[in-house]
Amino acid sequence: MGYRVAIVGATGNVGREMLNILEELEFPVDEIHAIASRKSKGVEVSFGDKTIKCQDIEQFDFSKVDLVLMSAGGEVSRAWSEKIGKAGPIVIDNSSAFRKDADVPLIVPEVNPDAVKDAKKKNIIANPNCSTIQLVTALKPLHDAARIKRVVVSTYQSVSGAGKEGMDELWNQTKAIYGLGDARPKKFPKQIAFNVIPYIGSFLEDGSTDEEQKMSDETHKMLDPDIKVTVTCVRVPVFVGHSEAVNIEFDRPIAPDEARAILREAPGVLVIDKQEHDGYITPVDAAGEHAVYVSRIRKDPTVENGLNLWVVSDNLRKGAALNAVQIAQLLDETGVITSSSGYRSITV
Ligand SMILES: NC(=O)C1=CN([C@@H]2O[C@H](COP(=O)(O)OP(=O)(O)OC[C@H]3O[C@@H](n4cnc5c(N)ncnc54)[C@H](OP(=O)(O)O)[C@@H]3O)[C@@H](O)[C@H]2O)C=CC1
Ligand SMILES: N[C@@H](CC(=O)OP(=O)(O)O)C(=O)O
Repeated sequence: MGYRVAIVGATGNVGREMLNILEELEFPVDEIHAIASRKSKGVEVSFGDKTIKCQDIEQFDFSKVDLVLMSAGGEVSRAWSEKIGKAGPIVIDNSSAFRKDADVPLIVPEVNPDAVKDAKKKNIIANPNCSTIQLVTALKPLHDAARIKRVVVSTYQSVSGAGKEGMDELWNQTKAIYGLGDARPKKFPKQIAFNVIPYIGSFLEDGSTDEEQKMSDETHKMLDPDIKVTVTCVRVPVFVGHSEAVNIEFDRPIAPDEARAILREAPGVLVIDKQEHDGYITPVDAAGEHAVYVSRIRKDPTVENGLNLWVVSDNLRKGAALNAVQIAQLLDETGVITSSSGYRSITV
């Protein structure tokens, strides 16, 4: 016996990965419901070797499930997540709508699993921003070993972070530039094929973007409010996998070998760092995988106690769907949720 689970946004990039990962991690599912907008009613999605038909969110009775994995954007979350939480199930919300709410825990299970104790305040847990998840997974073990004072991050974010439309735009524009159609930007503000765009989200008054601000705010909420974080977010013509160049200043010296040894032991992290021409990870290598990969670990001699890292992960998996399913596992393991039959898969 397991849980009754609904996936909202089941036709999307992240929703489909959630269905895959529930199966891959053998999360105990008794009933699965695929939910999307009215236009997708009846559309079939895969769950293991089964096919399930999407239901219209407006017609679904959420009181009949234990767990809702919500991945249909901020607007849908703002309209639905609190309502669903009040109806009974716990909502794991992938959008940015509730991440800053003091009554909503923001969780990366490898970083701050204890925050799960607040899950029932609103019956909502927020899944962090994809770029933040991979950043804090790599920073946490280093911060435990030598306090981090300041982090400078430059991201290289794939187009799948902007949903199905983002992937279609890169594909269609790439073909169009070779003469097979319209190359004008629609989803992104400028051409993304054969280009990079130093702008994700929307501009704030100080000239930064909300995507950059989220990475700073969410790192403070989950890891440590005293770490200074400065970020530049860049969209690159890669389909799946976000990369980050990360510069860290610690309060004591930490040699690259020590950092490598710490990261090798860290949950969720894989170190690929052979200093030879192909001894590092690229987004193409990380796509479809679960880990946060760390490569190019080296001293920054221009600051006191400085290190540079290259961090790559699959933004649809660890950056979204996998982290959400890991939160579901955490709820189950800690007894925050029990199925309607009283079932818990793991006793701790
Ligand atoms: N942790 C993170 O940082 C990440 C979070 N996300 C979050 O997940 C969301 C979805 O991302 P992604 O899968 O890439 O996006 P997609 O564009 O690929 O999919 C969007 C999904 O939302 C559904 N949807 C849209 N409007 C409604 C509605 N009114 N009612 C019900 N369902 C609706 C769509 O259904 P339909 O096909 O019927 O329109 C579709 O299933 C993002 O907007 C973001 O909030 C995404 C990536 C990473
Ligand atoms: N903004 C991220 C994906 C995303 O949806 O982020 P958020 O959940 O913070 O809105 C990207 O474009 O890569």
